Amino acid sequence: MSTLDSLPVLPDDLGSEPLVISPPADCRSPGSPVSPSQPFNTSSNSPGDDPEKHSSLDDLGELADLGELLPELAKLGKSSATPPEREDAAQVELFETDPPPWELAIQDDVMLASIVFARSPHGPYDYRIPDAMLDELKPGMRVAVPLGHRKKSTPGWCVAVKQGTALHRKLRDVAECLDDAPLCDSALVRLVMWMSHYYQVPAGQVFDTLIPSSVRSGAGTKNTTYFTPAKHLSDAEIEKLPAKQQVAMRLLISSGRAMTAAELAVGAECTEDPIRRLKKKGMIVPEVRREMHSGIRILAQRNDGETDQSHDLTEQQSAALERINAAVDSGRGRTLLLHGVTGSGKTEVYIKAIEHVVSQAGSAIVMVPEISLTPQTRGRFESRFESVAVLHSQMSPSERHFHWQRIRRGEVQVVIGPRSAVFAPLPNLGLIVLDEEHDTSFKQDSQPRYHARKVAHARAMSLGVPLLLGSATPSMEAWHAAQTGHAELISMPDRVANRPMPDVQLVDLRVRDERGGGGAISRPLKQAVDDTLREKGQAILLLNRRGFATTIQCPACGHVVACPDCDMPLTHHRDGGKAMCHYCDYTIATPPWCPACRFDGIRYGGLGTQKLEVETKAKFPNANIARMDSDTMKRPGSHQRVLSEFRSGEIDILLGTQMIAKGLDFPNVLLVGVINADSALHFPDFRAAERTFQLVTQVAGRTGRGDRGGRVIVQTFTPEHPAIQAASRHDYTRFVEEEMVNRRKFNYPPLGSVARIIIRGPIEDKTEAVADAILARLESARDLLNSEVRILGPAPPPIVRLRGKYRFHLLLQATEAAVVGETIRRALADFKTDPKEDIEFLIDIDPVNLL
Ligand SMILES: Nc1ncnc2c1ncn2[C@@H]1O[C@H](COP(=O)(O)OP(=O)(O)OP(=O)(O)O)[C@@H](O)[C@H]1O
Ligand SMILES: [Zn+2]
Repeated sequence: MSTLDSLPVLPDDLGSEPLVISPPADCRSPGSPVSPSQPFNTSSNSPGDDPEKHSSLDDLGELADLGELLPELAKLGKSSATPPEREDAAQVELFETDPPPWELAIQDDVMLASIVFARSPHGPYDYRIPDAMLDELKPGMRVAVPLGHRKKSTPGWCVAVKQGTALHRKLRDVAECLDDAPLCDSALVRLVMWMSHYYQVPAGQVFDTLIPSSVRSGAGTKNTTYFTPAKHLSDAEIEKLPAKQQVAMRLLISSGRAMTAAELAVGAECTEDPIRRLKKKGMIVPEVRREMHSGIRILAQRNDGETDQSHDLTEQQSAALERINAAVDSGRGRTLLLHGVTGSGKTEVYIKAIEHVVSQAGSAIVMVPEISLTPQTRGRFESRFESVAVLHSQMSPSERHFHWQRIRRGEVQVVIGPRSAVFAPLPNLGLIVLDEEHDTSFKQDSQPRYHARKVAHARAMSLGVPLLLGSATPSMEAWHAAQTGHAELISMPDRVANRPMPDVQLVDLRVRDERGGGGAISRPLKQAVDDTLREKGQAILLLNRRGFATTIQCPACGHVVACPDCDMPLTHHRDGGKAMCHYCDYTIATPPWCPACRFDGIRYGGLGTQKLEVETKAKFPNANIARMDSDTMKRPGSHQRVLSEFRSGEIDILLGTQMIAKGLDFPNVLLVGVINADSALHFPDFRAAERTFQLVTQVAGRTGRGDRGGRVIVQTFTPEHPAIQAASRHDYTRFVEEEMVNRRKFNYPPLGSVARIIIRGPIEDKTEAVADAILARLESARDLLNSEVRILGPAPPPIVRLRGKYRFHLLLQATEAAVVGETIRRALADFKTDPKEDIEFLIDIDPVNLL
């Protein structure tokens, strides 16, 4: 059904084309007593109409298809959207017959606002804009409108302002504008509408994701009253005033700006009483403004003590920079993939590229997996740019709001943050960087389940700015995009300063001799740590399981202590003797005997970081050891503290979960040990090999970053596995090429597109029945569309029960994302479950998590 290939190349003026998304078929305007069924939306090819016409935005596909977003959008803009500037033409098309003259006369009078809501019903619905509001109301603002029979008006988001006809005079009025200025500019409104369509989430909910709640609620602001002199005051009138009032009045006039009562009182050296009197006489006019508190505590932002300077670029860095700068200068939207091995100096390239953008009065977004984990990255940017806004999870609401306002006012050159930074409202955005683009944290796992890479791509392309993806281990999606001409590949195959890649030694845990006398640290690893400590170097040990023991099992009856809500084994945590569910945080005191048969001698099996810490302390009694996982890193600033101690050399061995595998750059790390490389390998997920390769390569890359070299020891039960073999040789290309063959067999992403529907509810068979009903609908939608979508399931996912809910899932798969999206949209647009049964279904487009 796609005509993508034959589509014209994107016109450069895409930026001015609005995205209009068709409303559902049954969309009637509750704002309207007349309810002409969407008469003004020329795109009302509602589901059920011509399927050909409907291959709209969801034709985007996975990353590879993203290059085709543009023609698609352009097509959409031409065929179905109604750009405001072309409203007249659209209207004529719409009401095929010429309107009678009396309608023509008043046609100009009616302006409409299209409103969406975060809660059901989601809209969009049209409302009349009262004359008094005409200048004020713009897309991207919040409004209050009457909705159905509700007594109070309902808050919603304005997504479009357009001209109506006499027919629309009977629509209900927008009751109130809730913002003074739009919270989203028109480009961001378009992005919202695209996300809403692609991810199948109501636009109102996307707005609530885009605009932080701290901004919506005005966190950290207060109302302040300012005074200005009344108009037409004569000198004579002022002279008649009592002395103090006169002084205050003259001060206010001469200052030429609005002043608060307190400011005036100080300036005129009087109490506030004369000012009150002036106000009473109407000689000064109050105006209430909402302002930031002056006392917002902005957490001191420090790096971890690194003193990094600007570098003279290596040849590879210069070549990379040149290509990125050329992309910036081209003024076109395009994707660049910077594939640079660990330690190749990608950060320096980002910084120099952004310096180029900033020199042209532009600004940039840099997304990183988790900024609190990389105080170093933050420090590097902060020392090189005048104004950097760092967004992170530990910010207070008022702090977040404060930064958001600075960003929007154009006072910020670089925004650094996690995936949500993709929405930063920078006015002159010139470049978007996604560092460690392969990282799974870029996908949000709650509604809307967006991927920052995809959203960044949509934003960059619609603005005509480059998107720069960077990684030592690019995702299969990014790699495929580069292979198929949708992204430009820039390679930096060598480390800076001619540093070699570290040697990787595999330790086969199946060999008893290698394992050493029990415990998690094998004989060769023990030896290597000893050598490292002797040489006054530092070591990193990776184990991707937190807690002490990952199973608690009775040796007598075999009972495994599990979460009553999730059916998953509980993990024993030594601190406080707790048994915890890592899926829902259910916690009990670890039972001293078997809860099933009362046998006194329950066993802790499986290995977590706490147990590894105990063993490491025992094996290396003279070393200073720190553990880094989400249990030890709960307090704000704890990462920074541990990492500074590691940098300064106070800590000899840093052990932890994948947190320590990311982006750290410490020259004195001479050894990295991977305790169990197989931990992610046997997950029931087609990306298991990719994850394993990435994790091992990334953590291995933490060593050999100084002048003293480095080595890596990888413990594994499957040393022959291609992912582990490739990681041990730093051979990315070999890995992707082999892995691509596997993906091709089943048309898995990036070669095909996948969506997942999760159905969950408290009663197993009722939940399954809903899943079956969904399957039936999907099948008939597929047949109707005559599309080649493979539907798998419904089946119980690996986590069968979560937080007390039974789960089933369905996977949809096709070569094109558009087909998958449209099949789901057709099948489920009007599907409702019985609220009494408490069964929900979730749509996850391009899932990264299949558990
Ligand atoms: N041209 C250069 N000459 C010398 N040192 C450099 C140069 N460019 C960067 N460096 C240094 O090299 C180190 C590695 O750089 P950086 O942390 O950016 O690597 P990276 O490519 O991001 O690696 P990773 O993917 O492992 O995070 C840093 O300490 C940085 O200061
Ligand atoms: Zn649980």
